Amino acid sequence: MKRAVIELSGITKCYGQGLTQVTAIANVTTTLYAGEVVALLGPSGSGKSTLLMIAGLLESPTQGTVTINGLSASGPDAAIGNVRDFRRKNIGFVFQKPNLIPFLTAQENIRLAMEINDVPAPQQARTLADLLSWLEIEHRANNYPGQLSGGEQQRVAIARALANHPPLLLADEPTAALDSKRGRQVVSLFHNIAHERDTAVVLVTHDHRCLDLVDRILEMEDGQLVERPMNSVITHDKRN
Ligand SMILES: Nc1ncnc2c1ncn2[C@@H]1O[C@H](COP(=O)(O)OP(=O)(O)OP(=O)(O)O)[C@@H](O)[C@H]1O
Repeated sequence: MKRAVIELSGITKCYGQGLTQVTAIANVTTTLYAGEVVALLGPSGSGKSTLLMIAGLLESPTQGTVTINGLSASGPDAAIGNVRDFRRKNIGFVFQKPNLIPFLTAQENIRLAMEINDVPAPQQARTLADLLSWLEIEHRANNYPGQLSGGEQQRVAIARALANHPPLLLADEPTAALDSKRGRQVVSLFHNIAHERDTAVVLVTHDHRCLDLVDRILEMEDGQLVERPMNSVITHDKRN
């Protein structure tokens, strides 16, 4: 049976007030499940990043509720306690820019995420070895970000996002700075993360060439969320 990881119910987000008010998200309700990659499409300004920020508990909705792993994040039924702690342990983020700390090596960048969560050293070592191997970056473990290619940096950022085994991974245009081959490798990695680690992955993207690697497609249109059939968008030539 499908297990809900995040439930968004009646989410509305307005910015500003009066005549300058913008409704970025209008009454969005959806559920994302463990083990699936969901692509979030939509034109610029349609509300994708805002929805991702709300799902990641980085922004509060003007109306509506966010429930993660059955725990309500806000309102009178709020059950998650300290939002910052909860976010660190349960939600991984990957952005367009890897945002690695330049004076830490690849493995130190990944370890830092676990140190902040007080993960015991032996467990840190095991997770680190597992992630470096799984993401095929062992040979780059002692390199600094400036010594890595864009694709390698993004894999380190993905490893860092996964270091605390979050049930939810949110990625905002993670392939935008990569060429199409590397972009496809990253989306393929998200596919494996969802399917092998039972993670719910949300991927905001403008790149229609990787959509054959996702499980569901949602599209924002002027703040409204629409589910698209998988065969409704033109996908990539799989030879590339
Ligand atoms: N902090 C803010 N203050 C005011 N308006 C905002 C703010 N953040 C977003 N908006 C507005 O909300 C709407 C949705 O923005 P959002 O960034 O979510 O869109 P998007 O689909 O992610 O766009 P893009 O693809 O260009 O990144 C836009 O009209 C934007 O101008």
